[in-house]
Amino acid sequence: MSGQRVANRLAILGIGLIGSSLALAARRHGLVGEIVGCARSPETRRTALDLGIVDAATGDPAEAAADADIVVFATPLSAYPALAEAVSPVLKAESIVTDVGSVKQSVIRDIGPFVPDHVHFVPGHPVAGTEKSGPEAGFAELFEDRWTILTPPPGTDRDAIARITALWQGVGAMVEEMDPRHHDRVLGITSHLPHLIAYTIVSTASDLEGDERQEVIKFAAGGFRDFTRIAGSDPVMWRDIFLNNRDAVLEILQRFNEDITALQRAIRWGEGEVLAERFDRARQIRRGVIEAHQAGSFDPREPEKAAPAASDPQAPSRSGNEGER
Ligand SMILES: NC(=O)c1ccc[n+]([C@@H]2O[C@H](COP(=O)([O-])OP(=O)(O)OC[C@H]3O[C@@H](n4cnc5c(N)ncnc54)[C@H](O)[C@@H]3O)[C@@H](O)[C@H]2O)c1
Ligand SMILES: O=C(O)C(=O)C[C@]1(C(=O)O)C=C[C@@H](O)C=C1
Repeated sequence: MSGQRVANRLAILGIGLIGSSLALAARRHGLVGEIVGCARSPETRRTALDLGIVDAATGDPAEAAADADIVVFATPLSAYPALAEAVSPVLKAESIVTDVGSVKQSVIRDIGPFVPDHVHFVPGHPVAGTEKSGPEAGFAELFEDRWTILTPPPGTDRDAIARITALWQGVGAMVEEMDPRHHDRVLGITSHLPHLIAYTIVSTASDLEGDERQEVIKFAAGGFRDFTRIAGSDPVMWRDIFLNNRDAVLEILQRFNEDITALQRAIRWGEGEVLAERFDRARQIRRGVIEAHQAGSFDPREPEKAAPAASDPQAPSRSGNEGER
C-alpha cells in the first residue's frame, strides 16, 4: 500500500519501540525514501539494519539529521536536550523537527531553543504503545486506529503541520492538534496516573513477606496480572515522564488520594451504597470507552471490541502481532 511521500530522507533518533514502529510503518506505506536511524549501541544499530528497520544506522545524531527532511526524536525525554544541541547546526532549511515524547510542555522547553529559524518544529505524541522496548519490539501496525496528538507552537508553518499530519495518517493514525498544557493534563490522567498506580500495586505486592508473596505470584491472574503488564514498562522512560510532567501528575494525584480516601471511609463504615454508586459510574465510563473505540481493529487489551465471538466458526483467525500489547 502506498501513501503520499512526506520525506525523501527521514531521520529517527532512538530506535526503540516507537522509533522502529514508525520506521516500519512509514516504509510499508511508501511515505518516505531513505530512513536513517541513530542509536548509541552497535548492537541496536546492527539489529535495526538486520530487521530492515532502517537503511542506514549511525551513532552520531548530527550525521543522521544532516540532509534529513524530517527528524524524529524518539528517545526517552531526558536525552532530548543534548540531542537537540547536537543536531541543531546541521538541520537543513525547511526541514521539520518532530518527536514522539509522552509529555509536551517539556519537549517544547528542551528542543524549541535549538530549532533554527529556517526549520519547522511540530512536537507530537502517538498515544499508542506497549510495555515492551527496543528495536525488536516494533511493529508496523502499532499506530493504526490510534490517536496522535500534535502540539505545534503558535505560528508554526501550516504546511509543516500538514506534512507531519500526513505522516501519522499515512501509518493509520487519527490526528488532533492540542495545546501542550492541555495535553499534559489529559495524559496525566489517562496514561501517567495509571502507570504510577500499576508501579505502586506491584511494588506493594512484592514487599509482602514469605508465603503471601509467593501466592501473589502463583495466583497472579486477572486484575493483578494486567497491572504487572503495565508495570513491566521501561523504567527510564517512565522516570522521565514523571519528572517532566510533575505539576499535572501531582495535581491529579492529590485528587486521586482524596477519592481513594473516600472509598476507604466507605469500606470502614460499611457504606455499600457509596461503593456501588462509584463502581456503577466507573462501569458506565468503561462502556463509553469501548463504544468510542468500537470501530478500531482487534486489541488484546480490549477483547470485547472483537466483533465475532471467539467460538464463532466464521471468526477470522487472529495471527501475527497479538501478544500482550
Ligand atoms: N512505549 C510507549 O508506550 C510510548 C508510547 C508513546 C510515546 N512514547 C515515547 O516515545 C519515546 C521512546 O519510547 P520507546 O517506548 O520507543 O522507548 P525504547 O526504550 O523502546 O526506545 C528508546 C531508544 O532510545 C535509545 N536512546 C536513549 N538515549 C539515546 C541517545 N542519546 N541517542 C540515541 N538513542 C538513545 C535507547 O537506547 C532506546 O533504544 C519516549 O519519549 C516515550 O515517552 C512511548
Ligand atoms: O498500552 C500501553 O502499554 C501503554 O502504556 C501505552 C501508553 C498509554 O499509557 O496508553 C503509554 C505511554 C504513551 O505515551 C502512550 C501510550
